[in-house]
Amino acid sequence: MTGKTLAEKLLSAKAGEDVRAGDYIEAQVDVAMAHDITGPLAFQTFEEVTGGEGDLFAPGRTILTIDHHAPADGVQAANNHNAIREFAAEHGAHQYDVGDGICHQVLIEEGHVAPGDLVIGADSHSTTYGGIGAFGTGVGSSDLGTALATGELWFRVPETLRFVVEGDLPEGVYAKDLILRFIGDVGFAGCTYMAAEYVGSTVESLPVHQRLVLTNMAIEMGGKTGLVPADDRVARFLEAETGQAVELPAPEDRRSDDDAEFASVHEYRAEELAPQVSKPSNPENAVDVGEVAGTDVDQLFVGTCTNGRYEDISLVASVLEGETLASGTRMVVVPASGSVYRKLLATGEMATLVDAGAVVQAAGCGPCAGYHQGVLGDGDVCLATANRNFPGREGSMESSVYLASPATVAVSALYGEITDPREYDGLPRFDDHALAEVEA
Ligand SMILES: CC(C)[C@H](C(=O)O)[C@@H](O)C(=O)O
Ligand code: SF4
Repeated sequence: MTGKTLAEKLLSAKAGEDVRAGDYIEAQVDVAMAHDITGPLAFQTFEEVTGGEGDLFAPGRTILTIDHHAPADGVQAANNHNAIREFAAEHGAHQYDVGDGICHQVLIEEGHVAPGDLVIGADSHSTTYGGIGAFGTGVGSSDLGTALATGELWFRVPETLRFVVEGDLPEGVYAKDLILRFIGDVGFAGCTYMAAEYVGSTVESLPVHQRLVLTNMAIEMGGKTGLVPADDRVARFLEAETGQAVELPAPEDRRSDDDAEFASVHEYRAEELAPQVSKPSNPENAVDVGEVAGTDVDQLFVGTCTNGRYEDISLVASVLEGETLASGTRMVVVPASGSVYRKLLATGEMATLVDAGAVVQAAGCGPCAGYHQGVLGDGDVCLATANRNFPGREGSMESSVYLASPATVAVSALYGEITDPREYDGLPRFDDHALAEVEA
């Protein structure tokens, strides 16, 4: 028998038996999440399954957020928000409200997810939790509703597609560039129903907030989950964020065995990578930034569960310090959480952004899925730190969205056109802010 992949190990632990890729299993769920769009439908299923009188499998591990249309942008959204609040109050679920931020960011910051957990979320970017070594995956509202009652869900154990990156990332190249390149190479459906596992010295050296970028976008190549092996850095990061001690799974349970079987292995040298931009209208359209440099941009969008963290926005503020946006452009900044928002206020970086001409909005999803707070019109071109650029994603079917790192978006804002971030001298390197604060 060959060794096991990390995905097989994580799911074996939750199935209570030795499982392998291709097996169908019933697994114990640790954390379940739904938000203001998917929650109300999940509640209906929950009521049907329980006959209207059942309890949540684990109220403290059922997390409900209000983030997609927050603050409410219409009556329907407002009613959905009330449905979230009422369900949470009635059943004792853990609930976050307007301004608290995007589900995936909040669950990690607030310590709801630990390495080794099985997390299901009624949102496709629930793959994000693999950045701290949990098995996170998106499920539909009805699966979520059923699991809220039973605490269990069936899975097909996924094969693993492995990305190995060795070496030091050059200046101007970040995790976002890595993941856009990966998606470009394997294609939009290249990882369908598989686990995307990211390893190698480059990945090991990434701060946790950057690892989350890799796992967040696993779904953009069809991934069932995205995984970065948890290490001490994850434990220290979570302790710094939450103030609570974190126990990591045993070392052999945190990584794939050397003789595990992978569906395929893709190897990269970090030094060879250039900043990437995904052209409209698919994340798989990744090219070196040079190929699209000079493209005029109307709107710059900094935010989302991919790149709306403190470190991302702080980098943008450092580039915009004492500058103004190029004329004819507008910038929308949406912090991923209330805690990110408050950090930016406390450091003065919020003022830097506003002085440069950016509009900073309440924490949440913002215009990411085209609902509000910066929707695009016909012909508009947006350069975004987001994860999706499908036709009409941020508004009009006649608009276009290019995806890039916060550094590329920030430097492009100075010129009003897509610009190679390496043209800017002294781009900051990323570090874990919370960790740096604690360990300073
Ligand atoms: C609204 C929600 C179901 C959706 C998702 O699951 O991804 C949204 O978050 C998105 O990014 O398009
Ligand atoms: S920020 Fe965008 S991608 Fe992330 S959960 Fe919200 S709408 Fe979906």
